[in-house]
Amino acid sequence: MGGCASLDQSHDQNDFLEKQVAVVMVPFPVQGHLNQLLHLSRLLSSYNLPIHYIGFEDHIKQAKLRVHGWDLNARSTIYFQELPVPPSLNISSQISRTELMTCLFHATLQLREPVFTFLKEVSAKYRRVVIIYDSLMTCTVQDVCLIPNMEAYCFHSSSAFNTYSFIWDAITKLFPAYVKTNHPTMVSERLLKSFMKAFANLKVSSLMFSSPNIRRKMKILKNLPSIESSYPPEILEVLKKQLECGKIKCGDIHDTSRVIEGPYLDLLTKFMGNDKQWALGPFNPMVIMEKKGPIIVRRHECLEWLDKQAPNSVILISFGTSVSLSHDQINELAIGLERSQQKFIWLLRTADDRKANASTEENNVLVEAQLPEGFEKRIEGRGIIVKDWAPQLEILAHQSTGGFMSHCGWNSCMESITMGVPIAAWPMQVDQPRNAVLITEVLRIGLNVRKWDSKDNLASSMTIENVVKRLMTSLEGDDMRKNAKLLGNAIKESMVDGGATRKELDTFIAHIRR
Ligand SMILES: O=c1ccn([C@@H]2O[C@H](COP(=O)(O)OP(=O)(O)O[C@H]3O[C@H](CO)[C@@H](O)[C@H](O)[C@H]3O)[C@@H](O)[C@H]2O)c(=O)[nH]1
Repeated sequence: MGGCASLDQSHDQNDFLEKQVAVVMVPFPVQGHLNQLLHLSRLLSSYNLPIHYIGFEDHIKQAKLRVHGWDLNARSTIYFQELPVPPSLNISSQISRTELMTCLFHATLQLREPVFTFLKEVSAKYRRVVIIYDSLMTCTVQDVCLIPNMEAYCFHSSSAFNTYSFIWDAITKLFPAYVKTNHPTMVSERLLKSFMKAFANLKVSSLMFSSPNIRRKMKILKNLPSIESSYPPEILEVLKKQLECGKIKCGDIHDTSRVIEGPYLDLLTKFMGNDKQWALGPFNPMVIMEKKGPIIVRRHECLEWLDKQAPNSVILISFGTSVSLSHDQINELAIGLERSQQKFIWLLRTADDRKANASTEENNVLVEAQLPEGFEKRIEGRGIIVKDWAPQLEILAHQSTGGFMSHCGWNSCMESITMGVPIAAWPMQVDQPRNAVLITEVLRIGLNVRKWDSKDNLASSMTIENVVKRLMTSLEGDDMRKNAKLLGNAIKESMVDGGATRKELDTFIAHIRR
């Protein structure tokens, strides 16, 4: 195991620590999940709590290297515990996203013993240890119940809207037999009916839905992209295994805010039969801090370029770390962007693979040959293609950025909402289609690139051109920008002293320190 500075303490320090509460973060080792728990570590460390962030050695390096928006070096209470990478993760052959997720799931199961050993070691040093584990790591941490001074909270990395509708499907369609046996209270007819009614009467975000239109909301519920069309069966199998790993948690933590998802959090509270549903998000910083320390970090060149553009004139295009577009799709996207005549920054990369990306050189860049001939020359001055790791949050926070074409990974959604940028939603898989519904239909801060039904077809250059123009140059786009800014400001207000989320965070801290 890698070293953990905080665990070698003198006697005096031990006395002090015994009075203390520590937090252990157990992320699932893919960027979209590592990122969120590292950001949450930042939030909790501001309360002076010792935070132990554990994971595979390479993935920890990746998470540290890629974090931006705040200075990790300035956080002296975050400690990293590196666990050895199992040989099964060292194969560099190309594998699909589904294969990657199942492979990682099996690798994390091998962590069960080392994680338990580490947890026992930490628990001996503190009065109470709070473990915050990714819902995909439930099987890995299932032994926490054996440690008396340990309290477990399950972290959900997606929107409450997606989590709620996923659980709904699990009960009604996916694993009804399992749920009936293990959670009989969840499936009573009366309860299900009351959920339907509660959903119909939701007043979704006082900002966006001031006059609730019940029929429209029922239509949204009825037309939600099905779980079967979004999640590959292998991933559903993994999710089911996590459900089967027993009841170890005493509450749930969500990277979302009541400002945008209050009603769904209320429904989850009823569903889970547990009122400890903490909405502590957005975890990402509201204000970008520059990195300090011995090395002066150069500002990314795309930010220098943004400085020279007019407010709200640039659209960012990024599909996170789990999506690789086909050669043909890249071609259509390039032509569509060129024809739209809009300014853009395109983060062009392939999905992360099995190996963690522990240096900037390993950023899975695409070869230039995949872009149409002469494309980069023709768009000079109007568009930028970024092939290294870009500061997405900072780009979204920049006043020149007025739109975001995104696959609707939850990090990207939260970053965009926080920074008040509307989204051209182009979901690809898993939770993204339902996140996209939340963005476009519920919050109304975005539009769809295309219908979910046609997800397997190529999105044509004409479709892309039209969507970009609609978002960036139409009155409809301006309205969405206005809505997005309102929502972004409401979230920012909720995070400052006296704000709703700040109070929830304070209450959570008081609860774990009790
Ligand atoms: O050059 C880049 C590329 C990406 N990012 C960041 O990488 C993260 C990407 O996360 P996300 O938008 O959530 O996409 P994925 O990487 O695809 O996330 C996975 O994990 C999410 C959380 O569970 C899910 O919502 C997604 O569906 C799933 O694909 C974001 O913080 C981006 O800001 C950068 O900073 N620079």
